[in-house]
Parts: sequence; structure tokens; C-alpha cells
Amino acid sequence: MGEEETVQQNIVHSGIQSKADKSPVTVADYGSQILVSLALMMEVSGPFSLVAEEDSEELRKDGAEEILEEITDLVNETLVDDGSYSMSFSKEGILSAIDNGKSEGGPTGQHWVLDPIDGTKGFVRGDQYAIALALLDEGKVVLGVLACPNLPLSSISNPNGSSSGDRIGALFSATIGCGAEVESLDGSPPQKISVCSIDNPVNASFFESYESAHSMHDLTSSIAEKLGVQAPPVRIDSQAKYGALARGDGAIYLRFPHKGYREKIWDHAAGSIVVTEAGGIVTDAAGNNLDFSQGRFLDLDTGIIATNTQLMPSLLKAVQDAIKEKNHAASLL
Ligand SMILES: Nc1ncnc2c1ncn2[C@@H]1O[C@H](COP(=O)(O)O)[C@@H](OP(=O)(O)O)[C@H]1O
Ligand SMILES: [Mg+2]
Ligand SMILES: [Mg+2]
Ligand SMILES: [Mg+2]
Repeated sequence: MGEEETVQQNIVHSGIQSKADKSPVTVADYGSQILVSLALMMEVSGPFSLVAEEDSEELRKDGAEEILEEITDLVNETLVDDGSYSMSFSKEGILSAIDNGKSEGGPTGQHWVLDPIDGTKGFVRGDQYAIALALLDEGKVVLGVLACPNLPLSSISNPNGSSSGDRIGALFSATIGCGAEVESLDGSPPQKISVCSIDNPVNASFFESYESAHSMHDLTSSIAEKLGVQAPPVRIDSQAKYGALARGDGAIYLRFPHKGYREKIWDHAAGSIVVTEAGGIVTDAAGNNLDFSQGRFLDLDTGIIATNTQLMPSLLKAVQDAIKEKNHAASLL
């Protein structure tokens, strides 16, 4: 069993903290960020720039000693088990390792983009989550890797469980201009993947967040109805949605955060290149490509949608009609 799965099963309340924006963060989020950035620093030559979700700020405050100790133990145990690095961290070393390479990204140069645990709420619930890593080069995503330890390797028939006999754990990867692939987490040969070729929305299904606080389920159901989608929504946490879409488990991805929320680049960089390299299209609600060159945030016309080339024109129209209708209804209140 992987270290992260062990942590997922053993996570206790003390290992889950609330961040300033009230979202949860766990020992696994911090631990994963340290381990992935450590591996990157060992491999990457030259300057190391990392735009990552977590930082050490909360852990430096009074009252965080216990969680800092848990993270230190977790990282050191993982390094011993793995055997690739002969090193161990002090608590101070852990704090500085979390901020390794800390950067704001931007339009020039190369920046790694990391979401060490994407879908923390899913992780804590025992459902889907992903470790998402991407590389920005001159403001464009050129590489993406998405590890989904709880996602069935071949396809999801039952989103939070497994179909009988299916292996669990999928690693998606994509390089600009070279397509997208999936392989098992224990190293089976990679298989090329592509988005589904459905062109009639009646046969399409759509992915959205499990958490209604992350995406407006009423708006997405109105979009689906306008399109003529018959199947109920497939609600799963994290960028596992992008991976599942990229290999054709479903046809459409919808994400409509509530007013005022600003999307972060690490929530979409890896997932979006996996989908586009699998032949799909990812845009905002106005049909614009996502712009990863503006720092930590994505500046966009609220909403992110993804599908294949055949369905995109009708999806975009349904999205715009549903938004217009919602705004009109709100103006009458
Ligand atoms: N109010 C909100 N609206 C939209 N997204 C939110 C949100 N609060 C948190 N998120 C983001 O939604 C991500 C999870 O998306 P999903 O619902 O698809 O699993 C979170 O990633 P983390 O779990 O990495 O913090 C977080 O960045
Ligand atoms: Mg988070
Ligand atoms: Mg995330
Ligand atoms: Mg995260």
C-alpha cells in the first residue's frame, strides 16, 4: 500500500487543520508537497521555481506544534521506506522544505505548479483525490501529471467504488504535442488515451465536483437539461474528473464556483493539459482558453468547461443560455 493511502486510512482529527479561507489541509497535503518538491529539486538542474498550494505560514503559529511533529514523522518515515534518499528532516527543516522554490509563476521562464493533494475533502472522506503536477513554460502548460490513487485504472462505472476486478490507481500524463497517457501507479506500460467521440448530448454524461460549495449544482443541472443530457451527474472530487474525461469515461466537465471565488492555477494546470492532449477542449464559460500566465490565479469568465470538439459548440450555447437565465431570475428578486 502507498504511504498516502495509509495516511488516508489513518487520518485522525488532529491531522486536519482549517486554513485561513476555512478550507481543510492535512498532514498529507504538507507531506506530499515536501516529497514531490524534493524529488523535483533532485531532478531539475538550474533554478527551481514552484507555485504550490501549501506554505509554512500556519505551521509557524502557536498551536501548530503537534501537526508539525506529525508531518516531520510522516516525511521521515516515508523517506526511510522509499530508500532513495538518505536524509531526514528536523521540524525547522520541514518548515523550510514546504517553502522550497516558492514562487508566483507568471508569463516568463519555467515554473512547476503543484497541488500536493487536490480534493482534500475527498481525501478526508475516503473518496477521490489527486496529486497534480504541471510545468509552465513561458506562461503555457507544457507538461502535466495527475496521480489518482483511488481511481480505477480502466474506467469508472461506479465513481466512488470499483467495478469488480478492476485495478485501482491511475497515473495520467501529457506532454505538449505528444498526446496523453494513462498507466498504473505501480508501473504498467502506459496506454494512449483520448476523449470520447460522442456527438449527441443525449448519450453524454457529465462530471462535476462532489462538493456543492465548489460548483453550483443547480446551474450545472440547468445546463445539462438544456443540452438534453439524460444521465445524472457524476460527482467526484479533484482533478480525477479531468483524467476520467480524458480517457472517455464521460463526455463533459462542468465547474461553476459561487460568486467571488477565484480559481487557482494548481487546480487546473495538470488536468487541463491531460484533457487537451487527449483531444478535448478546456475553456472558461465564455469559450476562452485558460490563461496560466497571470500568477497564482486564473483570470476568467466564471466557470470552466471541457468536452470533445463535437460537443463544444452546443455545450457553450447551453452554458451561456443557462447563465443568462440565472442572471435574469436573480434580477427579478
Ligand atoms: N468555495 C470554493 N469554490 C470553488 N472551489 C473551491 C472552493 N473552496 C475550495 N475550492 C477548490 O476546489 C478544489 C477541489 O475541487 P473539487 O471540488 O473538484 O474536488 C480545492 O482544491 P484542494 O482540495 O486542493 O484544496 C480548492 O482549491
Ligand atoms: Mg486546499
Ligand atoms: Mg486543489
Ligand atoms: Mg490541494
